[in-house]
Amino acid sequence: MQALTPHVYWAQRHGEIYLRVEISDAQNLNIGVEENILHFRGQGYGAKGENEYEFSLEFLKPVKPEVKHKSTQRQVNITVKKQEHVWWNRLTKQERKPLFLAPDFDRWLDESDAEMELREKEEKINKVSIESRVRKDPYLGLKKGFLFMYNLVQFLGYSWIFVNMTVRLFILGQDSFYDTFHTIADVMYFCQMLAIMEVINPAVGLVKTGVMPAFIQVMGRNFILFVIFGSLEDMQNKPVVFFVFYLWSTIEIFRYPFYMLTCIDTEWKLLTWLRYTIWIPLYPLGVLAEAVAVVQSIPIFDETKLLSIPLPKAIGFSLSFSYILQLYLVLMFLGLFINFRHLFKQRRRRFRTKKRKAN
Ligand SMILES: CCCCCCCCCCCCC/C=C/C(=O)SCCNC(=O)CCNC(=O)[C@H](O)C(C)(C)COP(=O)(O)OP(=O)(O)OC[C@H]1O[C@@H](n2cnc3c(N)ncnc32)[C@H](O)[C@@H]1OP(=O)(O)O
Repeated sequence: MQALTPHVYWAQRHGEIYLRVEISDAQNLNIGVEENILHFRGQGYGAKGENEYEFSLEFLKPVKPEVKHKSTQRQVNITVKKQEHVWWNRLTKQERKPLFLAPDFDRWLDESDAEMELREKEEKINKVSIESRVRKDPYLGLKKGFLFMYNLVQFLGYSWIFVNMTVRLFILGQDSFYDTFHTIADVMYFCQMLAIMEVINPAVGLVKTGVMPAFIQVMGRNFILFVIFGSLEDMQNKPVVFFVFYLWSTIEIFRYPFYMLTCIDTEWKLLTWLRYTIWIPLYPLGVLAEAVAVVQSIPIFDETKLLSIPLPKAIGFSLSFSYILQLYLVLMFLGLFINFRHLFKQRRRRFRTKKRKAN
C-alpha cells in the first residue's frame, strides 16, 4: 500500500506549534522529531479513505525533540515545543508552503493576540498564587490589625512630640531648645520602648524585612535616649536634645502612616515618596546630632565616673565609660552606612516595582 499525504492544519503560540492531522481512528502512529524535521506515519481514514498516511515537515527554527500527540475519533493533534519563545513568520524552513498544509483557523491567533493570551494566562496564574498565599494564612487579618494598631500608636506618639516641639519653637523660640527633654522625654521613652517591636516583628516573620537594620536603628536610638540623655542630668538641658528628638519625630510622622496604609492595602503616592526620600537628608543629620550628643557627654562621664568599670585594686583606677563611647562613635558611622545602604535598596526596590507596574 503506497502511503498518502494527509491534510495538515497548523497554528502557533510564542512557545508552541500545534498541528492537526486530518485522519480519523488513527492507529500505529509513529511521530517524532529528528534534526528539526517532524516525521509522521500512521494508518486511518483520511481524504482518500482508509490508508497509510505520512508526511514530513522541516521547521523554520529549532524545536524541542519531545512531541506530544493525542488521537481522537476525528483527528490527530500534535504539539511541538519551540526551543525559544519567539514568533515565527512561517512554519517551514522552505519558503513555499507545502500543498497539504493550511492554517488551523480554529486555533489561529496573530502575534499580538497570542501575546495578549499569554499575558492573561500569566495574570491568572499570579492571581491564583496570590490568592492561595493569602488563603494559606488564617491569622492574616489579626496580624494586620495588630500592626495597624502598633503603627497608629507610634504615629500618635510621634505626632504629639513633633507638634508639641514645633508649637514651643514658635512660641518660645530658641528658649525651647533648653527644656525639650523635660517636656518630651516621657512620650519619647514610651515610643522608643515600644519600638522594640520593630526588631521583634521581622524576627517572628510579621513583616518582611531585615532584623539587622531595625536592630541598629532601635538600639542606636535607645542608647542615646536612655544612656546619654536619660542617665546624665547635665545633658538633658542641652540644645542637642532638641535636634535629636526633632529629627527622629520628623521621619516617623511619615513612616508610620505609610505603614498604616500598607496594612489596609492602600497607598498614597506622595506619602510613599516622602517615606522613601525624606530619610536621605534626615538620617545623616540625625546621626550627626547623635554624634554631637555622644561627644558632649564624654567629659561628663569622665568627670562623674558614671558607668565606669572598676578595675582590680592593684591597678588603682577604673576604666572610664568614655572609651566605650569612643568605640560607639565608630559603630555609629558603621551603623549609618549599613542602614543607608539598606534604605537605598528598599527605595530602589519600591520605585522599580512601581515603574514596572506602571508600564
Ligand atoms: C548597643 C548598641 C548596639 C547597636 C550599635 C549600632 C550603632 C547604631 C548607629 C546607628 C544609629 C541610628 C540611630 C537612628 C537615627 C535616626 O533615626 S535619625 C532620623 C532619621 N531616621 C531615619 O530616616 C530612619 C527611619 N527608620 C527606618 O526607615 C527603619 O526603621 C529601618 C529599619 C531603618 C528600615 O525599615 P524597613 O522596615 O527595613 O523598610 P521598609 O521598606 O519601610 O519596610 C519593608 C517592608 O516591611 C513592611 N513593614 C515594615 N515595618 C512595618 C510595620 N511596622 N507595619 C507594617 N508593615 C511594615 C513595609 O510595609 C514593607 O513592606 P512592602 O510594602 O511589602 O515592601
